[in-house]
Amino acid sequence: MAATVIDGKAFAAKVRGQVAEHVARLKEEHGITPGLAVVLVGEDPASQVYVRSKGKSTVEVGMNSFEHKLDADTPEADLLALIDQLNNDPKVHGILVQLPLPKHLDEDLVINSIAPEKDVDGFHISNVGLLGTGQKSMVPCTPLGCLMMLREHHGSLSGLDAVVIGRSNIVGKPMAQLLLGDSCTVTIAHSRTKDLPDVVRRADIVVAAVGRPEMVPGDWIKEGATVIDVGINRIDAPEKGEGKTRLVGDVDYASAAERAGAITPVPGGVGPMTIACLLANTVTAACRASNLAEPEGLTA
Ligand SMILES: Nc1nc2c(c(=O)[nH]1)N[C@@H](CN(C=O)c1ccc(C(=O)N[C@@H](CCC(=O)O)C(=O)O)cc1)CN2
Repeated sequence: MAATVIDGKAFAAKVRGQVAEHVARLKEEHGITPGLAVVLVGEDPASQVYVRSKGKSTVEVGMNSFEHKLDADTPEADLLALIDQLNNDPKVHGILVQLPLPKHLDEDLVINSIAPEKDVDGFHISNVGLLGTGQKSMVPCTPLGCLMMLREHHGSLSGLDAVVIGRSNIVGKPMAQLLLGDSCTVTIAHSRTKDLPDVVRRADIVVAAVGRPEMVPGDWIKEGATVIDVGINRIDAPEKGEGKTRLVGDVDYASAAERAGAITPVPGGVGPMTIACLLANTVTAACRASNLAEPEGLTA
């Protein structure tokens, strides 16, 4: 049976609609306009696209967008001074430093200098610890988007076998914590995992986040499993013409879709949810800053 395609683009549009409604209420009832500051260091072309898209989406849902573009050779002290200024700016409820940073900058130091309550990426060590201990935190956007799609598709995730392939701090680890929080039985698999195909074959939920194009073939997927493909890999596509490329996930979509019950495509799956969840986290941060009720369904 053909898998249900989980349409991340449509889901993200729905989340953005909910965020816009909440922003309108915050403005009308409390005179608060949530604000998101995005900091880009350098000229990485993909990062420029993502930052532009974040700014546009922020404005579209009615929030204030503050963009800070710094030269690639910006000294660390200058970046930290900017973050300090944003930490102390009451108009800024969320701060995001676009990754990756140029090599001379210490990513951990920079991220941990963001005030945890404004860390809408959920990467600050305090938020990592809060999530890991099941306490209220800012939740990383990509895993939050995956969780929302899984909840929408399954209803309850309780008791399901989930495997997360990849152990990054940004996706794999927080994803595993979120699935555990929803009472899944969770395995984190990685490059050293023995018998990876068998581990994946047991899973009701497969989240692939390794960054290796089409690494997971369809015959690893249990019949009826839900497959969430976090990978966004650009590969050569000579069939489209000389020098052309295309995006693929970490899962071989065609063969996996023959066995899965549901699957996210690439592009148009997890990717769009990342920015939608960033907006959701910014509204959450604005609500928390004023001790107001948080938007329902937009947090973990
Ligand atoms: N500070 C952060 N940096 C980075 C993050 C992050 O969450 N916080 N994630 C990624 C990049 N990213 C957002 O920043 C991001 C990546 C991909 C997409 C997306 O919608 N992808 C599309 C395809 C886009 C294309 O055509 O190239 C899709 O999957 O459909 C959105 C956001 C690294 N840095």
